[in-house]
Order: sequence, then C-alpha cells, then structure tokens
Amino acid sequence: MSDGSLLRLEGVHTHIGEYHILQGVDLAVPRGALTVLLGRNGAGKSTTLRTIMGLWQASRGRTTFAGREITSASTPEIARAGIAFVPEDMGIFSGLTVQENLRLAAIAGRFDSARLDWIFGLFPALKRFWLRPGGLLSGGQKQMLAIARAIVEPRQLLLIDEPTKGLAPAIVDNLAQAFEDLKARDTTILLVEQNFHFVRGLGEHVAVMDDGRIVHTGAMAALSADEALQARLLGLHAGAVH
Ligand SMILES: Nc1ncnc2c1ncn2[C@@H]1O[C@H](COP(=O)(O)OP(=O)(O)OP(=O)(O)O)[C@@H](O)[C@H]1O
Repeated sequence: MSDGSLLRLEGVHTHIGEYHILQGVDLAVPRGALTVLLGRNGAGKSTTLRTIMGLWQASRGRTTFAGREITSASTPEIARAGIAFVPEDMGIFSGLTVQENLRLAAIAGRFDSARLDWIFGLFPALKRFWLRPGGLLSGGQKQMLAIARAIVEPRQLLLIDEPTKGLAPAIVDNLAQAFEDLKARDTTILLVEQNFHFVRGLGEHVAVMDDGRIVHTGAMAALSADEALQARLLGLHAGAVH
C-alpha cells in the first residue's frame, strides 16, 4: 500500500447479536513494525482482532490487507492470505501432543528444522514437553505453544491477544526476543496488551481504544514519555509500572 500500511481498517462496525461493539474503527498498521492496541477492559480490542480475522463479520466499513480487501473473506481465506492469530483463550488441542499441535499449523505437516530450532530456543519448554498432551501444560506453556503455532510458518501479519497473561518474567523476556526476531524476519505484529510496562519499550506504534473506537494513535515513544497522556488515555498514574 502506498502509505506503508500492511493492514487498514476504515470505519469498521461490528455487531454481536443486538450489541453494537465496534463503532467505526479506523486503524492503520504499518508494515514491518509492532503496533500495540491498548485500552480498558471491554473497549473492543479482542473484537477488533476477531473482526480482522473474519471470526466476527463487520456490519459496515472496510478492511484491507496487503492491498486486498478482506472485509467479507472467510477466516481460512484470511489465514491463507498471510495473517496468523493467537486468541486470548489460545485454542490449544488438549488431547494432542505439543508436536501434533504444532504439526497441524505447519504447511503440509512438515517442519522447517531451522525454524523449529529457533522456536525451541525461544521457548525451551516446548522441546522438553514435545510429546506431552497440550492439556497437561501449564498456562504459560500453553501460551508458548499458541504463539509457536502462529509462528511455525512465516506470516506477514501476526495478531496476538494478551500474550503476557500468566507468563513468568523470564518467558516474557523470551517473548520480547521473539517479537524482535519476527520483525527482523519481516513480520508485522498487532498486539493487544494490558501490560503497558512490557510493551512500552517494544512497540513502535500505539493505538488506544475506548467504547469501540480508536481514540488515540501515535508513536509508542511519545506515549511512553508522556505521563499526563498515559493518565488520560489509560488511567495510569505517575510511577505505575503496569
Ligand atoms: N460473544 C459476545 N457476546 C456479547 N457481547 C460480547 C461478546 N464478546 C464481547 N462482547 C462485548 O463486547 C465488548 C468488547 O469486548 P472485547 O472482548 O472486544 O473487549 P477487550 O477490549 O478485548 O476487553 P478485555 O481487555 O477485557 O479483554 C464488551 O462489552 C464485551 O462484553
């Protein structure tokens, strides 16, 4: 796209049953960078990701990805176009092993061994529990598996819903490393996150949602340096780490 955005939402509305959840979302996700979507509980962040992925159908507006309109595309079409999604509930197959969960996400069921080694380096527990059923993993290990599944094949865009929830600090560091590696490999990331402390040094761009609309977009560095803006947009107070 001429403006450098890989993904663009224009005036997107989403209804869930009788509820009007997204009320005209305008969002541009620049290519090759990490954009963080912040906002209070219930603002509509997860609904935005699910609408991009075609899991909810937009009732109005337009979504374009890599120059192609995907507003009415099916979820499998959107995945094939190059978007991977890690939902908040992770969607692990609990009766399948770690290996089988990952194999399902690998095109033609085969692993690229260099890519698998990179994933094991980021999340060593997945190697250790390779043959363990997904349902027996801890919450943090399930989160690692869900992310590994989304990155086992190269994708242009990765949508991730609150990945740090329940993760130990060491694993959160690995996650930060994974995002840096992915960006270096030309993957664009749109991340929903409540943990401002985690994302303030990580994301290049930020968008803040409230009541189903984007109420602020800008550089993460600018928001990170402006405590008054954090207080106004996020309800954070000076000295808060979260
Ligand atoms: N399946 C559903 N049926 C009805 N309402 C829903 C459904 N899913 C979400 N909502 C409502 O839509 C609004 C936005 O929810 P959403 O999960 O997108 O918010 P969020 O910003 O991701 O919040 P959180 O940070 O708490 O995850 C909320 O008011 C929620 O109650």
